[in-house]
Amino acid sequence: MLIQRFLQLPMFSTTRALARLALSLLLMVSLLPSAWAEPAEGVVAVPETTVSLRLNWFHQFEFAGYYAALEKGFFAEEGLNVHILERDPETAVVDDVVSGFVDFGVADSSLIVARMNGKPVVMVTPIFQHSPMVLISLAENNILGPADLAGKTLMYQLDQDDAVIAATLNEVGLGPKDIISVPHSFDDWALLNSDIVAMSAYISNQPYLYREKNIEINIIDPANYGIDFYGDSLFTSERMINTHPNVVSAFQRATIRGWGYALEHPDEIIDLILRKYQPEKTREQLVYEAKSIRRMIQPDLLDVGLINRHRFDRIADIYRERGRIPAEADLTGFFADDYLVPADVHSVFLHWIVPLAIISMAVLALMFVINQRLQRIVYQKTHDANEAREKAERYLAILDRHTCVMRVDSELKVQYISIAFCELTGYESHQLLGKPHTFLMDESNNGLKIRQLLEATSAGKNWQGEIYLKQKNGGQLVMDVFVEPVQDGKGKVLGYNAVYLDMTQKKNAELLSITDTLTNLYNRNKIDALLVKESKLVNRGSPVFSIILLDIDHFKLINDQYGHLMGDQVLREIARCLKHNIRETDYVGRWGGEEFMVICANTSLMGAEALAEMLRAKMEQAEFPEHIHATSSFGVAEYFPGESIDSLIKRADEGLYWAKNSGRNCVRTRPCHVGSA
Ligand SMILES: Nc1nc2c(ncn2[C@@H]2O[C@H](COP(=O)(O)OP(=O)(O)OP(=O)(O)O)[C@@H](O)[C@H]2O)c(=O)[nH]1
Repeated sequence: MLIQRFLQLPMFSTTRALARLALSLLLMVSLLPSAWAEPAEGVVAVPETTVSLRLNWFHQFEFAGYYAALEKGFFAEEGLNVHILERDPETAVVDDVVSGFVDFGVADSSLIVARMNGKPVVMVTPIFQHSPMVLISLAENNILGPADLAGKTLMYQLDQDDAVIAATLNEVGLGPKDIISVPHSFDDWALLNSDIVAMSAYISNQPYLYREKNIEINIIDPANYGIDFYGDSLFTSERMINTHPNVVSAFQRATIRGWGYALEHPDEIIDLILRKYQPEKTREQLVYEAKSIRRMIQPDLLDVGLINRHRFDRIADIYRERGRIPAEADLTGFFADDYLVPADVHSVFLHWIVPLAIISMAVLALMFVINQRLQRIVYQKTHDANEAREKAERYLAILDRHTCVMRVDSELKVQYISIAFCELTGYESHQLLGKPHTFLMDESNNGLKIRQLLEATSAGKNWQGEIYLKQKNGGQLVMDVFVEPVQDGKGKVLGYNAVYLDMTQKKNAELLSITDTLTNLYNRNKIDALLVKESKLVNRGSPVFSIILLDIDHFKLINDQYGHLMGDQVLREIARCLKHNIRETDYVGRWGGEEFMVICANTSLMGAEALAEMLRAKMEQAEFPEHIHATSSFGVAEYFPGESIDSLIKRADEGLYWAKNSGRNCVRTRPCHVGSA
């Protein structure tokens, strides 16, 4: 599923094709074990190739391994349908194989002679590590050793037995001319039926035949004279191994397996021989032969089929010394292993190297595909990152030009300041970098507010508020500032980022809308709004407030006598006097013409009357230009919860009217209660 998803990702068509190739290879690999596994024990595959094997004698235990391989299905498991043919006395086994009449043959070390004399035979595997061939003679002939054969008639197989016999005779100084040789008649009883004195025989069976009949024989064993040749070996032709190496290899494996089985289960194979191959033999004969054969093969010491090329060289030397092979001939091309991949190597190759190679190719292909994909991803990510960085840089440049930003370090010294901020304050950035953040603060800032700012940010909290900055040219800026601490992973404050919004123009516009331009006090609109606000507070439970309405006495005369400009001046002086003598929480504004109103927050009638009296006295004592003497009359009223603003003003106005009528320059309060207005 993962791989499928991977393939569904967008990629170049070549990489997709490679991925599919890799998957195909992996699929092949996943199928390999079943295709190449050895057939399971006991499982018989359908025979595919029919081959024949020519024995070098008649059916007996000497060929037990081949019978076992056939009977137990070892040949069949290798895909071989094998016909086992007995020795034909009319033909030579080597000739049968070389001519292609049969595919495989059994022969002893005489194969070397055949090969070195130009016959294209190939040793597939030796079976008998030692030759069972001996010379036997009737005991009555008193042949005790090879030397006793001088001048005697000896029967043996030409081209097959003569090397062993000649080598043995040679050991005692006898040459070919010192004996009389006759061809082998293949008659086990030739010692009795002919004039020969001695004959070649297999120690594995023929001496037993004579002893079974209580006929005393003597045995000359070449091994006792240092002649130790290989015995029965499986061989084939060069043509066969070149055209069907797999068949030869399969035959070799099945044969070795069959011999292993036969040596482990001799009784079973003896039964088989008696049942299928040689009913004339007796069990005892075969048992005797089986034991002899075991000594020839030596399975307890050596693996069946073990080959020692030096021994073959030694055998070749002996043949060469006897003049049976050309002096320059060698054993090149004689050994099947030189043509075949050894079974174990073959197996390893099939089972491990090929799958591993395919897996490696698949992995490499996948890695290539993944690498391509990763390269594309990396390229895309890098491209995206560059684009994002460029975009961010563009945005930052815009922000830098249009936004007032300042960064200070943990010691509150300026680390960075935007171009826009510099332009607004009128400073160059180098004039601000490294300076304390207070450098730009205007003295008019509320000290409490600045403390709150520092407390909040040093505690790692954000802060937002309005502060005043001073410009290089002395101007004042009203700024909305948002301050955010910069912290490390453990919460330690490393500095602060502050974003400023210039509110100066807005503030000025707002101020203008609520200010009386002549006196700089609040105008009538603002006073109206403040009255509404204060009345709402009282109606929600806050303490009462009171108002003072005052009117300059005979102001018309001042205008008339000193002119309007001087009148304006008097108005400004009175405004200043009012502003300086009220509380911070009080409001004062120009109510109209020469009338002013003071809103006394949190103040009862009594307090307001006292303030009015104080203001009256201050004005009376005030010195105006041109020694003008100006007084004012005051009307005072306290707001009652639920009362309308108009009612409140009317009561104050009535107080003022009463003060005017009382001779002016005095304070009056209309003596009435709520509801009587
Ligand atoms: N210079 C100047 N005079 C103003 C302004 N507003 C109103 N006045 C003058 O204030 C005078 C008010 O006169 P009146 O209403 O008769 O009152 P008064 O002369 O003060 O007399 P009483 O109030 O009765 O004491 C008028 O002459 C107005 O022209 C102003 O902004 N500047």
